[in-house]
Amino acid sequence: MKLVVLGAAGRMGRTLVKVIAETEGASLHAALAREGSASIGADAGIIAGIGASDVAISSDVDRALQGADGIVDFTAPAISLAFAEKAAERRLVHVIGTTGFQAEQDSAIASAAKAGATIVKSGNMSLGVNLLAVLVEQAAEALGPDTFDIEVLEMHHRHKVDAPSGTALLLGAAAAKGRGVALEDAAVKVRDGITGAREAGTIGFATLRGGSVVGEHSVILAGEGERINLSHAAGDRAIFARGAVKAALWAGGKPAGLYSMRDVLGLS
Ligand SMILES: NC(=O)C1=CN([C@@H]2O[C@H](COP(=O)(O)OP(=O)(O)OC[C@H]3O[C@@H](n4cnc5c(N)ncnc54)[C@H](OP(=O)(O)O)[C@@H]3O)[C@@H](O)[C@H]2O)C=CC1
Ligand SMILES: O=C(O)C1=N[C@H](C(=O)O)C[C@H](O)C1
Repeated sequence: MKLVVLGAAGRMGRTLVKVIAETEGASLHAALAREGSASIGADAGIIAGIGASDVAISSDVDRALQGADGIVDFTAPAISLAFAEKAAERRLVHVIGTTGFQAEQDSAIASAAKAGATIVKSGNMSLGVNLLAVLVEQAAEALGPDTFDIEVLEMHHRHKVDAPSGTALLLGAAAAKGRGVALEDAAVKVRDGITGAREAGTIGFATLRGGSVVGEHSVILAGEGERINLSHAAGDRAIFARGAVKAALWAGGKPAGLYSMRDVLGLS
């Protein structure tokens, strides 16, 4: 499967170039970066630290997409949206790992999937987090809002620009599903000042940022006299890149539509 990596000089872009080189059935077709980026013209493999790949990083989108089977995209919401529309026009696979979408951007991505793109989108592409989401859903269903409160805690590196993380929202959505409510109605994303006592049934979020932390998430179910912690710690960005490349291979040949990592991993 011939893959185009977006944001090829970014943290995830570099990791993807490396993982694609290690994955049977996947090849690096093109590597894109923002126009004017210092990485333009450099070999994507050299930038990724794996030696020459013979693919130069470019900003020529039309040329990159010519002959490609899929796009793997960990960039920024506006970029992912623009590429979802291109994927729809060209009937391509589009794996979206980008986080931080507004609700209307999510709707536009769903429209691109209806218009012809085969999109796999997830706030976390790792096997571990997607399994954790299944466990959170089960726990939330079993432990009702009158006896257990749910809080989602996350920590990431100092460069992260969105909050709560895509994973925290994914885990919050799993908890909400388990409780039979919509996350938009239950979420408390910020607390400051005299907040009043905790409202039963809400799902709280707490965000920490610092250093080089790849990604740590805990869902805490707190009851009277007991507490359950369901946690995941990412030690290496390769877990996300491997999941994304697996998703691209899985999506090749699937009908257009919007899929999740739970679909890819058979955890739905
Ligand atoms: N779903 C998952 O499993 C995971 C998701 N992520 C998400 O992936 C995204 C990227 O993370 P990360 O790799 O750490 O971030 P980086 O900032 O390291 O990389 C982002 C890349 O996207 C490029 N980019 C950003 N804006 C534009 C633009 N307007 N035009 C073209 N290129 C652009 C950047 O280019 P430039 O440097 O020139 O700005 C950069 O190369 C984030 O949303 C993050 O939350 C991260 C890890 C796992
Ligand atoms: O920005 C990151 O780094 C990560 N982003 C994703 C998120 O927002 O949850 C996934 C992972 O935790 C790393």
